[in-house]
Amino acid sequence: MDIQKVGIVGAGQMGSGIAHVFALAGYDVLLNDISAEGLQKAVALIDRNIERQVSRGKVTAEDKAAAMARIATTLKLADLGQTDLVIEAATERETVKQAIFEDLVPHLQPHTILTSNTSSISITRLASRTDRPEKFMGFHFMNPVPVMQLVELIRGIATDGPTYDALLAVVGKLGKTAASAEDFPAFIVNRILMPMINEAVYTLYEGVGSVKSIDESLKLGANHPMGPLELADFIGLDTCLAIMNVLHEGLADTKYRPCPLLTKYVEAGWLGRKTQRGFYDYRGEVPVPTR
Ligand SMILES: CC(=O)CC(=O)SCCNC(=O)CCNC(=O)[C@H](O)C(C)(C)COP(=O)(O)OP(=O)(O)OC[C@H]1O[C@@H](n2cnc3c(N)ncnc32)[C@H](O)[C@@H]1OP(=O)(O)O
Ligand SMILES: NC(=O)C1=CN([C@@H]2O[C@H](COP(=O)(O)OP(=O)(O)OC[C@H]3O[C@@H](n4cnc5c(N)ncnc54)[C@H](OP(=O)(O)O)[C@@H]3O)[C@@H](O)[C@H]2O)C=CC1
Repeated sequence: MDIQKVGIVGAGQMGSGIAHVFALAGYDVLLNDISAEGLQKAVALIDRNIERQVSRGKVTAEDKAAAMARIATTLKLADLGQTDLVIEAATERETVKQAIFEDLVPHLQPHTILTSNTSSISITRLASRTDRPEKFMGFHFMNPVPVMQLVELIRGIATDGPTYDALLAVVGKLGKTAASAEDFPAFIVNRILMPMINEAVYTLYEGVGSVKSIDESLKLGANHPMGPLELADFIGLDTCLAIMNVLHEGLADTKYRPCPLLTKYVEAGWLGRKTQRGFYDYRGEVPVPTR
């Protein structure tokens, strides 16, 4: 199947990163969000990130100009009806995602493949609420999208072979590597990564270490590029908590119980980098641990 036009729903950190890599790979991108300001910020962020690639000699100025010209934005979900592939990358809440698919489906062409960048939610359940479960898949990019090599491909119970093959070809065109995961809560990467992050929050909650000592321990003692609390702030603490809740409810095992301290940070609106405060305070020149 020939995919040329790609619609992206949600212009947050993931939606903007996905738009970035698709535009550079030659796809026409239509980016949708509920906020005009969010769309403006996303385009400015993509521009800055591609400019950095230009300054490091990884992308030419001509390729950057062509990529930016391929990105259009819209506040109307219905405009995505003309695309060949839709990637939903809105907030990690099932009700939000279901409402988006419900509004979008009547506008889609019959051939359009529908995907979600969800970190954890059942692909089979999301697909079952659309008119095309056989053309529905989990299409899970990693953060930061322009840098991370992996894309998880998750088939729902009804996903057909041509849909999987089409997305595998797209991953190849993006120059990334696909890993196939079965449709169980949080798939592969987050099934393993998120309990580690949650355990780091428990380690902090129980006073075993401070934010600084926990992050330094994993960076210097296990060669992780970021400490687990720094990484949680980078991902977004609301997203981390949502993923833990999906694991806890979906696998019905207390080992996935979200740490009460993680819940407290989310309740405070301290969601990490995106709100300037989480396990670190980012409002000054250098991040300062909040505990
Ligand atoms: C929650 C989910 O559902 C799934 C997930 O995504 S889980 C999260 C997975 N991601 C990770 O685990 C990331 C862990 N962190 C890292 O790998 C690294 O810290 C990092 C790649 C983010 C930054 O690396 P670093 O060496 O500290 O920084 P730096 O040298 O500044 O950056 C390396 C490159 O990444 C680029 N980069 C860094 N942050 C970026 C961003 N937010 N957007 C775009 N590009 C970025 C830099 O421009 C640089 O590019 P070049 O190689 O072309 O120079
Ligand atoms: N953060 C990460 O590291 C990763 C996240 N993901 C997944 O990607 C998805 C997005 O995450 P992320 O980009 O981090 O989250 P962000 O909070 O950065 O962005 C979410 C965006 O979706 C917008 N949005 C909310 N509701 C709607 C809607 N109804 N229609 C259109 N846009 C909407 C939000 O707007 P507003 O701000 O106005 O509410 C915001 O711009 C989630 O499913 C997450 O689990 C996957 C891989 C990694």
